[in-house]
Amino acid sequence: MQDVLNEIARAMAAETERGKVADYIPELAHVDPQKFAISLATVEGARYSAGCATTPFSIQSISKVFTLTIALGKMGDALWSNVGREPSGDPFNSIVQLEHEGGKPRNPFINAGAIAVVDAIMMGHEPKETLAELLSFVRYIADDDSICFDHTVAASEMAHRDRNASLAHFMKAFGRLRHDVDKVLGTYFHQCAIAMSCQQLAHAGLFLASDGVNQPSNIRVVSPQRARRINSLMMMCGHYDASGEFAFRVGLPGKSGVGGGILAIAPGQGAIAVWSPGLDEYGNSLLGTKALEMFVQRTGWSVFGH
Ligand SMILES: NC(=O)CC[C@H](N)C(=O)O
Repeated sequence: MQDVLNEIARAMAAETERGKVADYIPELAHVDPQKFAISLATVEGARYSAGCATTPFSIQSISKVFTLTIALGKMGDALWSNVGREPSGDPFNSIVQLEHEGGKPRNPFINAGAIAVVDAIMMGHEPKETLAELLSFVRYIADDDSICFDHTVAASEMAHRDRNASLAHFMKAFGRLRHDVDKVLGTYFHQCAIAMSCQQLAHAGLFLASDGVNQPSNIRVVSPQRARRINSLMMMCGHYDASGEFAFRVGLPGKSGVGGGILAIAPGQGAIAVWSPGLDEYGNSLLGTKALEMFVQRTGWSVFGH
């Protein structure tokens, strides 16, 4: 397996077309597009990495998997009265469906949906309490207490929040958000600004590959049914309006972020994290997707076989 990851890292280093680093969050525009990392954590406890797999990066929308997990833990199926679970077919920051659909976002992974999930988690608490809970959950599933928020990235997003603020205010006008919009946004931006390395991310995602059980601690994080459902949502909605393309090429539940990371889950096998900061036109990592496509071709770990 180490040979497979080395081969992928070598192939990605040779790529000249690397996509475009996100610059609508100015702080992310400084990241070096040459960076590449891949890590695999298997359900049997093996760990493999290639590239700069211990370098932390902004996980951005990958964090939506963790907040969804927390929200389902707190309120179970009641969450679905305010958030849908269908692919949107629209860009991650689109507002268009909200108007026709009563302010209810299509799924928890588009920005509107993730903002509604954060509002659901807050339950009357202040942002710092919600963020402390989120950080301790992420540190627990990654088994690493060094994981932190990048406050500079969060501040950069807050300063350029017009688009996300529009989504939040629009939902609030439909009675979908309970808390003050700026508090919800501040919480959401910090969530997106969690910094993690590929090694940490692969470890954190492992419970989704092993029917909801954290490894190697063997402690249950979610039920097998919930793990299956989160994986289904990642497969259907994790790459926004390119989710069909990702399923076609990779065939694994996956969640991307505009920091250039992707967390992919191979149920029963392991969790794979990749990072390459350059994005495609849909805001998903260009080489991250390519690397995962190569990975499933070599391993046959796609849920649809070789
Ligand atoms: N796709 C993403 O990673 C988007 C997350 C980013 N924080 C935003 O709200 O725009």
